[in-house]
Amino acid sequence: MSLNTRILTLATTLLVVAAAASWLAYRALSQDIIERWGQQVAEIQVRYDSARLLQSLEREIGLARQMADSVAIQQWAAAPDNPALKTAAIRQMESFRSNFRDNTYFVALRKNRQYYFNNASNEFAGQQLRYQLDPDDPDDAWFFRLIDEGRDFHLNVNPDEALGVTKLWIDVLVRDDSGQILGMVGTGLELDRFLQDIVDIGQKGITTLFVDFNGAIQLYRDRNYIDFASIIKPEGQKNTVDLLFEAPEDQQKVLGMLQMLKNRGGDSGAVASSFVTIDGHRHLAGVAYLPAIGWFEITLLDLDTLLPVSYLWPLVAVFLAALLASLLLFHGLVRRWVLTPIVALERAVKQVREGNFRTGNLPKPDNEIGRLSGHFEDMASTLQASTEDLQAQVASRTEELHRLARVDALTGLGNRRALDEALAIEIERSYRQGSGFGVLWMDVDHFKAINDERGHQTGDAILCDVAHWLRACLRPYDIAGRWGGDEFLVILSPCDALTLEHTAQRVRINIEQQGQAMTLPVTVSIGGYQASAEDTLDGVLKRADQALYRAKQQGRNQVMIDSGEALSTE
Ligand SMILES: Nc1nc2c(ncn2[C@@H]2O[C@H](COP(=O)(O)OP(=O)(O)OP(=O)(O)O)[C@@H](O)[C@H]2O)c(=O)[nH]1
Repeated sequence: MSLNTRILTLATTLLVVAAAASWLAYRALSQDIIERWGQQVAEIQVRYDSARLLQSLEREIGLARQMADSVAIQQWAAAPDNPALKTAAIRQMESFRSNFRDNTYFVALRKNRQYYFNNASNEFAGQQLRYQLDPDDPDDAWFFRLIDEGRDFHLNVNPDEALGVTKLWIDVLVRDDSGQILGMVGTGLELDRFLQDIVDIGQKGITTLFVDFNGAIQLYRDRNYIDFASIIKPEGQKNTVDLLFEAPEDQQKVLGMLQMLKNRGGDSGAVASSFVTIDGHRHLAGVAYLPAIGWFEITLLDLDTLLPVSYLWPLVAVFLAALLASLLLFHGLVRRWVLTPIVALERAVKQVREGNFRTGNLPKPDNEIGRLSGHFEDMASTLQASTEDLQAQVASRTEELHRLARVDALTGLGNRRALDEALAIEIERSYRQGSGFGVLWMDVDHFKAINDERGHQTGDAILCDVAHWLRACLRPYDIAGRWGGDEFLVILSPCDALTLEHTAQRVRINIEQQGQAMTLPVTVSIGGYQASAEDTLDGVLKRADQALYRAKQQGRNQVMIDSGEALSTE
């Protein structure tokens, strides 16, 4: 696997690992943030909702208490059959009616069990007595229960079948100076409007409900859950708050919070919160106890709606983009600083290995690899210089060897190989150009005797002299060589029969004279042949050799020329 692939794989693995770790950390952190935030929001919300309810009820409760404290009403309640007291009381009641928010009041007298009521449209003016309370009628049981329990103040959500209304009733006991209960007064707030104003306020993801001291649901957006007239219901038949939660542990949690706040009594501002699940969604349930009305306020925050995890996705996207950009940058830098120089260096090494020293300009980052590339370039140029030097030396030696291989070591003339090559070239040229050339074959006369008489070394010296004298008689471009032993060959080109013969004679005479000058009995016999374009190498040599033979036959120190036609002798 290449370094590039390895680095990419490593960087990608790091990216995936970092992304996975970050995702897990993000999940845990975002969950933690949501929980902390949610808890605070739940507590703020629950206080806010509680304050809203209390603010809206405070005045009504105060008015109801004032009504219960009304002397006129108390006197009448103590003597309900007194028409004058009744008239005064009703006047008083009507004045309270105009002050209550819903312009509604009720008065229930303990003594004669009469129930008085009037509404905003003053529907029952002069007929405020609506009905008689019956202790055996379950619809009236609330009245007798509250008196039995002696609860001075009570909030009750209850439909009044006789009046055809469903209201949030504010019930306040009327007592005389001795504390004797004379009856009950209060007002009723129209339930639907109240729910709309206080409970079902349309904040997405936030649900508000109110439960009484026993956990029975009193105000909730879904009327089906409201525990109407819960005061008269036995325990176990009430619509309690735990019905909203599917999981038993959530039910326990919420009931536990109610109990805990109950135990802390009127500790105002005490709030509890906990996570619960409703319809498969995680909610934060915030609970506050409202000692003023003896109810609990419960706020349910749907975290998925209020703070969906998707809100934080841009954060994840930015993180991943930054991670990816870092990876690309990392890869880009590694590529620039390491990979590209290494690949270039590898290519250069390969080139040098193949004998190409022109490595070009290698990238040289300012690091170890850059320095390595620099050293490599220096090494390549040194190697190139030494290789070129070596090649030059080899060429020169080869040329020298080539030359030496074609030189006769004794005489310095060309040797048999040089003559062979020269003859072959001449035959080729002659054939190509259609022109002939001349060949002289020369042999020293009685050389064996010279050797024998004067010694081999003198023989060698004579051979050298003969070569020298021969060369002196030739044109610069004529080729002379030692064929072997005491035999010499001369190639004359261009040449004709006459020139051939003259040259042969000149050579023969010069050698004879030079020998005489040195008191050496040195003569040579020469056979010449004027070759034509059609002649072969063997043919030329054979004809020259035959001519030489004839020269020897003629008594030596002779020239015999074979002009290709007739032989001439001298
Ligand atoms: N000193 C010396 N002698 C050589 C060399 N090469 C050959 N010879 C001798 O040269 C002689 C050549 O003799 P031949 O050409 O056969 O006969 P010749 O005595 O010259 O008689 P003809 O050629 O018939 O006149 C031999 O005795 C060889 O040993 C050499 O390099 N140096």
